[in-house]
Amino acid sequence: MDHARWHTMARKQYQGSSWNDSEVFLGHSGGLDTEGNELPRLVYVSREKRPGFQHHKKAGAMNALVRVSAVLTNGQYMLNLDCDHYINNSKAVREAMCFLMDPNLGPQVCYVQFPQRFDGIDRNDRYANRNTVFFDINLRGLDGIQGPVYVGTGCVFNRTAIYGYEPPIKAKKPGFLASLCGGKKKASKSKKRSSDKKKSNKHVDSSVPVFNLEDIEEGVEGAGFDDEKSVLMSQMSLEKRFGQSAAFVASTLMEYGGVPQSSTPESLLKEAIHVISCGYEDKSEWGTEIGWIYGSVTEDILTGFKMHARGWRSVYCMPKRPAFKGSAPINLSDRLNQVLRWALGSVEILFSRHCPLWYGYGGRLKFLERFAYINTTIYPLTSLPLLVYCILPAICLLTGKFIMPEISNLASIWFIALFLSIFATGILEMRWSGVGIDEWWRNEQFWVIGGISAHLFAVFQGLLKVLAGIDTNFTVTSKANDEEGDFAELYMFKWTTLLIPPTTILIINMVGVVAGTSYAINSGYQSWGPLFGKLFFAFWVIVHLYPFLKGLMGRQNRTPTIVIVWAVLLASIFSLLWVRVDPFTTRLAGPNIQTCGINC
Ligand SMILES: O=c1ccn([C@@H]2O[C@H](COP(=O)(O)OP(=O)(O)O[C@H]3O[C@H](CO)[C@@H](O)[C@H](O)[C@H]3O)[C@@H](O)[C@H]2O)c(=O)[nH]1
Ligand SMILES: [Mn+2]
Repeated sequence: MDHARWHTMARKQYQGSSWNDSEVFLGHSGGLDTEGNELPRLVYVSREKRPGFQHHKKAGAMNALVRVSAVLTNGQYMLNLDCDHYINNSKAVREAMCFLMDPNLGPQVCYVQFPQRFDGIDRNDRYANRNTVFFDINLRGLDGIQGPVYVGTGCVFNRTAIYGYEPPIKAKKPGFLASLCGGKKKASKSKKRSSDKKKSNKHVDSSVPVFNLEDIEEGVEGAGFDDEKSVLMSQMSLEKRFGQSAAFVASTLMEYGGVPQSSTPESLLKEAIHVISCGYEDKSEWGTEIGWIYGSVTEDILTGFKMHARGWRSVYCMPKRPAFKGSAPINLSDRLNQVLRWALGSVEILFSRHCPLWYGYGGRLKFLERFAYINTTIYPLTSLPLLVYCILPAICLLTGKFIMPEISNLASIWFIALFLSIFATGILEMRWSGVGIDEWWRNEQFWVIGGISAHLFAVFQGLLKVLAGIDTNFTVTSKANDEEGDFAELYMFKWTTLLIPPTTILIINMVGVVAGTSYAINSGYQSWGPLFGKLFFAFWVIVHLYPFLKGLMGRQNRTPTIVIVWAVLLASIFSLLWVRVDPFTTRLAGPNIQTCGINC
């Protein structure tokens, strides 16, 4: 089946899923490899959904899959892909396993994240759908701290991390400085190590018991297991945590995965259906402490955050040939809605108990990683100052006032230093990452477009949810279904309220340009200097919004309307110029009074 059709079918399946029965299809059993091991097979799962039971959308679906797979095969590692993504590089999983099975690094790694790459995006990537700055700069940078955030797809997990355990404590190698210094330093070092050990037993969230992997293994192998009473105790607490399935709980204790030899296909199937019934998660810790975490429409960020908070590290893996590819929305409205959902998810996390500003101190989250999570959740708030910056130039032009304050020398040195450092960072990032200037510029443009529409709405919707409890839906992102191959989607115009703020800002800035110019023409030469200052800022806003303007114009095959608009605009400016400033008759003697017409 070709990809597009498969994709449509997959989408239909999850969009229209209103089945009340759980279904698990085990496929055909039979195939054995040369060593007599059973070959992998495809298992199709449709979980139970029922009115009155929250199904928790994608996060709920992932958790159901985690449990079914634990009961059926219990692999130690899992690959997670969205329904609109597919495998593009047959060696990708092996690349991930290199990290996960590395004897030194592996035990600390909760997941290996691959960048998202896309098919079917227009050549110029008008709405920055590829997100190259994010995938090739930000996530790569994070790989040097505690690892990239989890972006929802193209990710191979260590099952242990999904079950809410902490990674084993890694004995710290004595640093260069410590090895130089004498015994006194060494003593303090070892003291620190033992306090680290203690830390691992004390958990990030004291309200929930999080088991230390080592304790459990000891329990299984050690003396504790002989004592039936303690087995019963730990069994009970595990069931409280993982839900009432003895088979599932048993699977969590298998050190290297796999299922008990004694199990029959029938019993496994029965258990699989049990663990995907809609009430299974009641009173367990699914979605709160283990599995995919509920409570945000960007469950991915939250899920990864909790793992990092427990001390895991993640790894970013970018094979030359893209590992996985997916589809993205390519028309303006769908894209803005997608960005709205991401921003809303971030705001939800920011206003929740998982806010990275406060959550998990005393845990093993590195400071810079925390800082990155703060950035990933707080960014929609930047829409507020951004909105002001986009309106100010127009106001300046329309009122004739210049709102830039006079600043002291010291302040301007600070300003220039900051400006230069931002500039230098940008250049260095581009050089190191291989992101082109065009991609970077698209990203800048879409940052402004998304900022004054989607991010802004997200802030208000997020506030509504927190303050008034009004929830918004997870609207599944529409995808380009580019069977005709002419990018009809790109030019599709769909009305949404998200379009209002950028349109307004665009119009007032354009009107400002015209008004400001004609005002300057009327008031003579001395007003040209300040005019250029003001025009510069207005143009800055307009060039950022240019892709948006193109999107508004839709597809005009012959003369793009945009050209007409620009033509009209420029024409009116030049005609005003021509009428008001007669270059051949004016003297150098200041304002040109004699041609002054009506409103001098
Ligand atoms: O009720 C739902 C809704 C979504 N999904 C799955 O979630 C995925 C993501 O939804 P999609 O509509 O494709 O959104 P995108 O904006 O394309 O997804 C990005 O952003 C999401 C977070 O908002 C992440 O979960 C995704 O992995 C990431 O690719 C889908 O492909 C489905 O596999 C469900 O299983 N059930
Ligand atoms: Mn998607």
